[in-house]
Amino acid sequence: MLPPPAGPPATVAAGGDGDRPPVSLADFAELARRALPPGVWDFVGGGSGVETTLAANRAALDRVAVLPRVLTGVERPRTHAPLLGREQAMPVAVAPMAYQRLLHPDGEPALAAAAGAAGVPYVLSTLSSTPVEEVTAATAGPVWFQLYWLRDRGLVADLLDRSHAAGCAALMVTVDVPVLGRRLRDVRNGFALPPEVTAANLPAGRDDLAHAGTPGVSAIAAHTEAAFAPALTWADLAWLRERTRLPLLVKGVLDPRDAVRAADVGVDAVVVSNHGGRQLDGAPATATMLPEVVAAVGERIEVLLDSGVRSGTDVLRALALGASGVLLGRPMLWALAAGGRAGAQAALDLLAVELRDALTLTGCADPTQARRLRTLTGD
Ligand SMILES: Cc1cc2nc3c(=O)[nH]c(=O)nc-3n(C[C@H](O)[C@H](O)[C@H](O)COP(=O)(O)O)c2cc1C
Ligand SMILES: CC(C)CC(=O)C(=O)O
Repeated sequence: MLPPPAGPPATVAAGGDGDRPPVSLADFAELARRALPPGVWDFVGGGSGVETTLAANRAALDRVAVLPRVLTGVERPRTHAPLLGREQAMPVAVAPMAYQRLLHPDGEPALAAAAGAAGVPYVLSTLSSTPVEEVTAATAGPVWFQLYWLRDRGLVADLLDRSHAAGCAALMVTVDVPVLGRRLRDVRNGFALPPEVTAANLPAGRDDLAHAGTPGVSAIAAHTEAAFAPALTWADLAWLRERTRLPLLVKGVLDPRDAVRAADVGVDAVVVSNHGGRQLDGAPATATMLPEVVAAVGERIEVLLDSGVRSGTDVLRALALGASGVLLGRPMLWALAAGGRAGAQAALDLLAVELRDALTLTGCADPTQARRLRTLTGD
């Protein structure tokens, strides 16, 4: 059953001060910064190390210029496009992000419902603060399950069974967290989960370490180190491919050689991601690596991109570089913090408007045509 939208209409709720509704995804960040405790703001916005990769993601997208075509007769493009073979309202999915009740008491069900209403998939983190069954029940839209491979393989099997039984439409395994990147903001803040936010897909008590506030220690990092399997191999991916008939995506690929190996194992898609600059500081920007990955496997499987996408123009840039779609991360958490489900829906509505404009201005009748556009990278 769908819950009613929480709070007043989206633009008012998301407008915060009432007189200036957000006109860009960046505006939601400012509203969230005002609404959130500083430690949560840092956990969401921060990257690892000195945040070189976090900044590089934006800089690389900004360097991609897209060459418009004119006189194409396109008046009102469709934003619809296929992802994993299914038509979505936009070639966009909400990225998996842990512990969404940190942002708003309505947490994952609210963001999933907003994604469903906007017609795009919602990817639910293993470390969701709401059980998978409650999240799939909260939306009519597709929910994809993101798997963090835990040391306890019994728990992995249990998560696979539960997410399947709950109706998840795809499985996304994240492979770039053998250990959590060293996120200095969280270390300095001694960041830990408040008692009311839990890893609700895990058995009770399995997240105790994430709550243990210690000055100078990230409790999130301590928990993941204890819980996550650190030394996965291609054989594990092959096991997963055998174990599920759902479409399988691998998230966290940057090297085209790894994309080829993933395609050889039979996955349906790779997500070119550096985890939003939260893992290896010094890893290349995703927009830098995307063309090489597309050249390596784009004929065989779908290639998605995330890390730094902040506008409809960025979606167009990724498509023009050969991606079939993107994942949208932090802006969705900021919008959730700013206005719950209504805020998240306002953000996705805005992205759709921006994407439609970007397609119109480049003469594309729909997102699949963006692949034909030329891009120029550099000054
Ligand atoms: C607060 C936060 C929590 C995240 N949790 C997860 C997670 O549980 N699983 C995962 O695969 N990626 C996780 N990510 C990474 C996102 O899925 C995504 O790769 C990244 O945020 C994309 O970059 P962007 O935020 O710049 O759009 C998280 C990111 C953030 C900001
Ligand atoms: C708790 C973390 C493992 C979630 C995550 O992937 C992240 O914060 O980037």
